[in-house]
Amino acid sequence: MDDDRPRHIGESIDAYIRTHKIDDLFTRMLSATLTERPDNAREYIRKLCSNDNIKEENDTTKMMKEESDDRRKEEQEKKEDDDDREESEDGAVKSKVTVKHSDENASSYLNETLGVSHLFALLSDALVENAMSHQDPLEALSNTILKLRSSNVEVENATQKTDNILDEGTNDWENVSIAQQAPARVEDEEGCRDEPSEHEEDETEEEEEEEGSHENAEESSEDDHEIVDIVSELPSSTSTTLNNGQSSQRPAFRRRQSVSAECIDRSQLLMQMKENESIESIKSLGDKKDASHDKKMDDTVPGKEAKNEGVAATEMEREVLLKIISASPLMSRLSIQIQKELVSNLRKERAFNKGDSIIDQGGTANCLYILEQGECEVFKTVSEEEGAKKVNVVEPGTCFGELGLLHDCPRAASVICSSDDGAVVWSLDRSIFRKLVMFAGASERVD
Ligand SMILES: Nc1ncnc2c1ncn2[C@@H]1O[C@@H]2COP(=O)(O)O[C@H]2[C@H]1O
Repeated sequence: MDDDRPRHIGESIDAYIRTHKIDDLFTRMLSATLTERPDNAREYIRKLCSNDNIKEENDTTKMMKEESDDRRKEEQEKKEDDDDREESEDGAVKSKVTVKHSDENASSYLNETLGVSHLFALLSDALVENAMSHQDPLEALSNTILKLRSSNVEVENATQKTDNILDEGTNDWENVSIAQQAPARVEDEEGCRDEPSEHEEDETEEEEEEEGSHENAEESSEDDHEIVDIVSELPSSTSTTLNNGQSSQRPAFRRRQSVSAECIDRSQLLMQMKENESIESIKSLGDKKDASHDKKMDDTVPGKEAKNEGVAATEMEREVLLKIISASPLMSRLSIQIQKELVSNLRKERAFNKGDSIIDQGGTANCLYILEQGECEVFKTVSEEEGAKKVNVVEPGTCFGELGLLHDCPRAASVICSSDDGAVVWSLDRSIFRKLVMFAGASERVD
């Protein structure tokens, strides 16, 4: 790496979440909001965030905790068990929001009055965006809500959308967790995508079917339904944005402003790579690249993505891949079953030689990649004048190409094989990624 950036974007987001205790912050925000049930929840949350007394992280959590403590005590007295609190890894008591099915007021407040999943999805997004610039999370939340108020996104619209999503089962809002809603909702807001493709509609139907069976299985188990454990979902279910120092100028809810939607001029990239002296045999980039591969990898028309058609992993390869996945910040939180499911869906890409492009900046994101062997360099073109700059190195055992899938946006950078011995790369089809990592991952936990 030629700069101080973290090796993997997910690491930085994870670190931000840990440092700022984002999970506590969110849980308490939700607890306080549920407790107070203010008429204007957005304004209420914004005030919580911008109150000078709670600028300090500790004070924040204290205040939010105090606000919800009284109410929680009452609830706890009524409850026989004590499972709305649990010990977190560092020994601190972490609150969880637990609402019974019978609490219809809370249900309707969350879903109809507040559209809470929508709001929290937006807030999660904003926080993850800020993770890369290490801004104060409270400020980021406050700004997001301010932008929300001044943007065209109206509360009514948000609420309406929540209602639509909830149409299928009004009180069954456990299934409307933030993580599950975030991608679809935010895309709607941004107009980032048009109507879902036929393929995606199929996907949605399948997901609904799956949710249905999931519901049945759960009906018989517990009365209490945990609403959200929001931030444990953040790394895998919310969007990430690269920091290019422009975040403060972004219009509300526009992600990845810095990412060019156009494909980058390959000759320019080659020139820059020469200058960087990072890859010698770069001729192959432009000329040798296999056209069918191009088609398969990244240059497909949005919404009409190709399937990855490589070879499935052997038993031995599966073991290696499972280890990689279970160590990946993006996927380590998924249950072992899902991780195995992911592995069985991985396909080995053709061998890449030094100088081969695996991802082209600006291309359509069709796959998540895992680098099993070799090394790749990440090049990013921010402006034509400056050309492509090496911004990162992908090492064996890491995933890349997740940003385009999480955001449903063009590739943020080009990824080029840079090791003399070439690279062994596995790919996971976008639709599987969405189903297993973004959606299924929302309700799964590591066992
Ligand atoms: N600094 C970086 N900027 C952009 N992309 C990066 C960076 N470091 C690693 N990458 C990876 O490069 C990938 C390019 O495609 P994606 O935008 O889908 O996802 C991106 C990340 O996985």
